Amino acid sequence: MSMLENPAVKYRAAATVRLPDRRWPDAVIDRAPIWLSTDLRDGNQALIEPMDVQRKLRLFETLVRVGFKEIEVGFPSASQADFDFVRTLIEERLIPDDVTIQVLTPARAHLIERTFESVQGARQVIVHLYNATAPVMRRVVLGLDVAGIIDLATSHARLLAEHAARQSGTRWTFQYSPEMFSDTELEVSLQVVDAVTAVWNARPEQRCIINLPSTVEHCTANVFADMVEWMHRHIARRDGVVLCVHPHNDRGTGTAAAELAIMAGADRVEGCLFGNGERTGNLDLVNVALNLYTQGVAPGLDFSDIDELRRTVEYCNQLPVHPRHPYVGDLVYTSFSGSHQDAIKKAFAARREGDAWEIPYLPIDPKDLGRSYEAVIRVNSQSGKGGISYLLETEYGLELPRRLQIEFSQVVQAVMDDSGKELNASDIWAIFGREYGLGRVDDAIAQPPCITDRGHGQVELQASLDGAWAGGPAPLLLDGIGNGPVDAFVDALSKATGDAIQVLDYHEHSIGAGAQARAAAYLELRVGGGASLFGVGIDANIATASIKAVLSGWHRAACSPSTVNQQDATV
Ligand SMILES: CC(=O)SCCNC(=O)CCNC(=O)[C@H](O)C(C)(C)COP(=O)(O)OP(=O)(O)OC[C@H]1O[C@@H](n2cnc3c(N)ncnc32)[C@H](O)[C@@H]1OP(=O)(O)O
Ligand SMILES: CC(C)C(=O)C(=O)O
Repeated sequence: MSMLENPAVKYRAAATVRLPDRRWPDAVIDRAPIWLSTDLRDGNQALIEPMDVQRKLRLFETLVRVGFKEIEVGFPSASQADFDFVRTLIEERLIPDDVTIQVLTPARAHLIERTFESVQGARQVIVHLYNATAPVMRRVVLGLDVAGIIDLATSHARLLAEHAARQSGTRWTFQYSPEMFSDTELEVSLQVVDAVTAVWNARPEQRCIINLPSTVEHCTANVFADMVEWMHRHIARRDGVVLCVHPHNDRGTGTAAAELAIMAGADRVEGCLFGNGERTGNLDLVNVALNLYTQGVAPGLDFSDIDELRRTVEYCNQLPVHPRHPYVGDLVYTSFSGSHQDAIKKAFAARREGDAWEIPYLPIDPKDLGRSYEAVIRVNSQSGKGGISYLLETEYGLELPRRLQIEFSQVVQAVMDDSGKELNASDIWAIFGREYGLGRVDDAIAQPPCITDRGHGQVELQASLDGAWAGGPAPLLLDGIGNGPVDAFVDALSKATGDAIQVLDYHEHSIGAGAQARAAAYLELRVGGGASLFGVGIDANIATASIKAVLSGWHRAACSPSTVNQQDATV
């Protein structure tokens, strides 16, 4: 069996909705919906190994800390473990006053009874009743027609009200889900829902929740939005109803479906952290909340330490979160490619305190979620000068001039071509030190330069270089005159070696501040009529840093011609 040439013989397109005056396309989400976490119920029922009480408690506490005010804590009639967990929350007074727990029950009398038993003594509870309404479920699973489905829903809605009346110490909210709403004819969903809200006498002082699940996501997000808007406009007792959606992610568009549903009139959304849940998962609540945040809308949920949250979720679910997962994956703030790195580096440099966030390739400031900028740029064979120099700048304080960035990126590229491996900041620093002889030039100056003022803006510089370093047995004595120490040193080195050295460009800056500050000097040289190349010197003294830079460049020209600039034509 393989894929069909004509899938239409097997699969039907989802029905569309006649809604020519649909309003949701023009809506803008300007406030957060009510959030319901179903991690401990829908998320839990999808796990290979459902959470034990200790894991459930840890996740419950985490959800409370993040800021969820409504949390579906289980399906208490499903198992003793679920029942006991709900009892633990209540008996050990673990539910904060401003948090409401929700429990799910199917429309079956003995399971409803057990559900109410599980929440005895709770301050406030949402009891969530569901039954399937879709044609296939009516036909194949329940053997009921539409009237039978309405009767099933209303008779059990009534049971909820009766149980609640017997447990009057609790503040009750009722919720009803026509399960598989997205596969149910809209008129049927409407009839069932209206019948249920009539039983519950839904009104503004006693609102109930009507939850519209895309139990299995079968249609595009715009069609789901049409369905939600249609319900929003047609349901009876709308002001007594909190309209909720419960998207799944079978088509990979759960987030889009939720966002468009909010635009279409939904007041509340149900989902799980990082999209855990049945099959491809429930709606990812973090994704929707942070999408709002990046539009300037406060989500009312706090993800300031998103990595810690991920670790907790991974521990509780015993499932990993993908490295590319929106907002939280290990790699989502990382650019490997050169042009992206270049733009990020320039945008960070241009950014001023208080500016609106406008960093290319970074839709959110990682620091808002407790991430550092460390991982923003990582260097591999797809990277360019921007990323390499960004790492040297952020980790080692070096601000390489543009032409040096270009020169050095070719050195790094050659290493990468050999190894094919990613290089981290310390690898790049080691290559930089080796290429520009940062340690070696420190040993080269056998006798520190002696500088004498000769008047008329001229100085004389005398020094001696270590013989082995200069390529001969004896120390190389230097004596030169110039209009400053660098000029005099270049003159001295040119005379002693016979290489005409020309300084083409000069940059310097300090690294750090106070007593620990050092100077970095970058000199672009031409040695003996060859191609231009850079020398780099770092020292506590700016004149010494420049002299080291001359030595670095001269030594590179003399000893490693392969690194001499080959990109003159491309700069
Ligand atoms: C889309 C969702 O996520 S809905 C939530 C789904 N979550 C879960 O199912 C997790 C917890 N569930 C469970 O642990 C179990 O299913 C239980 C304990 C609730 C029920 O277990 P069982 O009584 O063995 O039933 P089972 O799991 O086989 O469920 C199917 C039965 O329920 C019946 N059923 C389902 N909904 C209804 C309903 N509203 N009214 C009457 N019967 C129903 C089905 O027709 C089927 O009956 P059958 O065995 O006579 O054919
Ligand atoms: C019970 C309902 C809300 C559900 O989980 C679903 O339809 O996915």
